[in-house]
Amino acid sequence: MILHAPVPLEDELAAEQAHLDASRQALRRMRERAEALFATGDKVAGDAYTAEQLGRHMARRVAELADDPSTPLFFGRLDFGASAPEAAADAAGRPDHGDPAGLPGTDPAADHAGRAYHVGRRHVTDSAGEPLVLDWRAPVSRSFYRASARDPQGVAVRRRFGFSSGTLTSFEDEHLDRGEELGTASRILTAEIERPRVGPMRDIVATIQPEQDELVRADLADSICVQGAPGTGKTAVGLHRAAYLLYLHRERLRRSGVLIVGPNRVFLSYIAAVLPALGEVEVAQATVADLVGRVEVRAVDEPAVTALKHDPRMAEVLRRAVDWHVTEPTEPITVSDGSFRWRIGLDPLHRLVTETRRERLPYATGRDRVRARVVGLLQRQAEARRAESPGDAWLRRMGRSRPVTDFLDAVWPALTPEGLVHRLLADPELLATAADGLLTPAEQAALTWAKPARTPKATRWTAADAVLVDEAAGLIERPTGFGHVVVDEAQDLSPMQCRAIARRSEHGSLTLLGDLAQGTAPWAATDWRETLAHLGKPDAVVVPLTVGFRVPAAVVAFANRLLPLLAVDVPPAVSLRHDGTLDVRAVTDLAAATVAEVRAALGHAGSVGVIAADDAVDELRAALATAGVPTGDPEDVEAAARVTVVPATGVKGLEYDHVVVVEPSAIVAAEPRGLHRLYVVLTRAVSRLTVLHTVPLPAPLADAG
Ligand SMILES: Nc1ncnc2c1ncn2[C@@H]1O[C@H](COP(=O)(O)OP(=O)(O)OP(=O)(O)O)[C@@H](O)[C@H]1O
Repeated sequence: MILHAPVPLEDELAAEQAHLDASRQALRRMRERAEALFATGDKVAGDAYTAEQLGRHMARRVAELADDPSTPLFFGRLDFGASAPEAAADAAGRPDHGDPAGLPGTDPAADHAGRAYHVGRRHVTDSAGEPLVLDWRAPVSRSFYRASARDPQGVAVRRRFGFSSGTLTSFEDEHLDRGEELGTASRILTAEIERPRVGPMRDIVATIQPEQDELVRADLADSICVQGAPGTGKTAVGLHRAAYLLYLHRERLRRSGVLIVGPNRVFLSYIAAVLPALGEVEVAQATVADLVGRVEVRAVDEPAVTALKHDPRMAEVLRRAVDWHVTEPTEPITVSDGSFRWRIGLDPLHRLVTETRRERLPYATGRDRVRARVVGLLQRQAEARRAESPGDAWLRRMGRSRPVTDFLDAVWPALTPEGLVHRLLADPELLATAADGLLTPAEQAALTWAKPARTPKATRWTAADAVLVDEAAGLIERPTGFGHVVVDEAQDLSPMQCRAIARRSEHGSLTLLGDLAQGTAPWAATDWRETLAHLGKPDAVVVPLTVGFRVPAAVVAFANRLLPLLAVDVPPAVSLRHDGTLDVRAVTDLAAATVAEVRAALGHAGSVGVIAADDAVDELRAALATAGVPTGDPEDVEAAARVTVVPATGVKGLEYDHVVVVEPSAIVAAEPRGLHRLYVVLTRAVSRLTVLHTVPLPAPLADAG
């Protein structure tokens, strides 16, 4: 498109709407074409395997081309000036897959001077292959997020569109070439941030801020750790980085996979729609419990035992317990193949075991290696005697022969992760050997089961046991890893959970997102360096995010009164929101006051979250039900109910337009890191926060009142 001469605003908006309609039609055509190919794919594929692969590829392509009628296909436009130099010459950040031919931004030499591009959620091309909408991740789109009056990157005008139900309603121009720049004063950005929240989390592609964009577009090779106060967009950044990396390294990451790790199922369902909305339909999501889910969890440990099992010393205890199973050979091997008897003496067997030990392979691989080496020695003897090499069948038979297997079972017995942990926690002698100098006798006693189950299968495992079994699995087998892992709420990971993630990202990179002030686990991090070391990425950069997009300034100021008590060193956030209200009220009847408050809140648009100490939740739900106010299940983010009663321990990462916090002191008293929990709870509000209490507020908040 060539730059237009000035035209009346309504005509301009109508022209943009026409461009949107044309883009929608073109996307429909692209999808229909993909669907047609999908339908005929099995006829053109030569064999069943190819047909299946092709089918999967086509199904994915069709899903990627889905159109969400409630959001426009583009949200911005870049008009390059008559001479647009460096934005185009950006060879870095080009995708590793074939983009539709001729798309600007894929050709570093392309000249953007005098051209205009619409920037949206995905590439849309017309039937001639000309771009109607550019993907926000394309190199040239970067200027949409980064160009400024000081560094216009060749952009003359940046346009942002306002929309309602998928129709364009307004636009806002910044003439960067004339030194005009709105920054966070943009009306459209403000409207997006202040938009009432209902249902699951949405993408932020239209309004990614420069400091966020820098993280989103960080190299695949770089592991980064984002420390950000509540609502600074950490989750959003992590998800958009996943989408960006998938665009840029599609083939590589499709093979190795991208994984998002979140604190719980509710959180994962809250964020689940973001990546599909960006056309990314193949990203795995899991809680840490899912990752280490080899055994079914059916019991709970005492808190002190849980803490011990999550202690990094347990990694060394398990390593020693695995090593302990390898013993020195005591007998030579004598084996017959029917024609001859072969013998391997103790010396070569010693050498072979020592050598294999030194290689520090996963235990099961080591066992295979020892077997292969024994067979190798037999093979050499056979070659020397018969002057010809024995065949594969002979080698296999010898490898599986009784004497060889007996030897292996004696010096390098087969182990399962469950079997190892079962034995360690059931057998005080093995534990004493493995934990010598690492765990005190009292700690060992605390770990040992009073009444162990007879078998691993019959064991009632705890969540912490599952982490130990996963660690054991890492020592015994080699787990498959991911090309990139995004970990949210990372401040709550225990050292042993970090190791579980490290095993899955050993050959890939990490995006770690968290806030030390929101650490509520007993082992919560106080220093990102330690967490990063346990994750195997000690050199990752720690980048702060400080601009808050969720919590209004008055609410941030209230919550920040807790910060000095949280014993962490984090940069305070500044809120972009100067609207919003804070209402702190002493009441006599909590249930009645909550019902009244929720009723009042329903007079506004958006979601209402009632947050209370876990043991108070049922009563509040019942009170609301009796008063005829329907409440939804926190797990069901798509549900129509606008009111949710959420236990304090389940709100991490979530947000509601209006939050009613019931009895803060009870939330604090409920757990050792109760003040950190309260800080999380107070920072969930998008527009309005009401605090109801019958007993005095925790000290720093009472001062505020
Ligand atoms: N650039 C942006 N434009 C518009 N909205 C944004 C932007 N960045 C973040 N937001 C919005 O701000 C809210 C908070 O973002 P997000 O949940 O990612 O923050 P967080 O740092 O992970 O918060 P917490 O620490 O509480 O988990 C979300 O509604 C998100 O969509």
